[in-house]
Amino acid sequence: MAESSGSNKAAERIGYITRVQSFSACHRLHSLYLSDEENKKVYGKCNNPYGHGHNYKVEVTVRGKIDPVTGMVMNLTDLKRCIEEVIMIPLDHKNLDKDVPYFANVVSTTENLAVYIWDNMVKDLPASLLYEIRIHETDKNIVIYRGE
Ligand SMILES: Nc1nc2c(c(=O)[nH]1)N=C([C@H](O)[C@H](O)COP(=O)(O)OP(=O)(O)OP(=O)(O)O)CN2
Ligand SMILES: [Zn+2]
Repeated sequence: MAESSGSNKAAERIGYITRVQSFSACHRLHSLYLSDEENKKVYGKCNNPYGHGHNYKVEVTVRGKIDPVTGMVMNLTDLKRCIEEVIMIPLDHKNLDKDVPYFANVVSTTENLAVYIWDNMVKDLPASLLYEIRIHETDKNIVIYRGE
């Protein structure tokens, strides 16, 4: 097998790994900063006071050096644990607006859900590894957040 050429110090290789996790939750798009009329106008059917549900699919991507000893950017088993803590336990089978304090006064759009997941995941992962949160709210609606 051909040996890779180069100095005896192996070049640093950067990898991206992604774990996918689905969860179900309901919500209502309603802003506290708009009147009821304005909410109906802005959010339409999604402002229905009884809410609606989604089977969200989240893709969590981390970026980092491929460890020359373990061959891993990070252990996907550790990422799985982090996803369980940050996504499944607080969000799965919940009403985002009523069960998740963060959304008491933040509209539960998919953009804000991605920010919520990012802010909580970045605290739980090794520094600067988190690269992207990608959320499929429906088959047609996808939101990407990279911490900007
Ligand atoms: N910028 C955003 N716009 C909308 C969001 C959002 O999170 N960010 N969310 C919604 C609603 O939650 C809604 O449930 C999703 O829209 P919906 O019309 O139900 O889903 P589709 O677009 O996939 O439906 P189709 O009718 O099949 O196109 C709305 N807007
Ligand atoms: Zn919705």
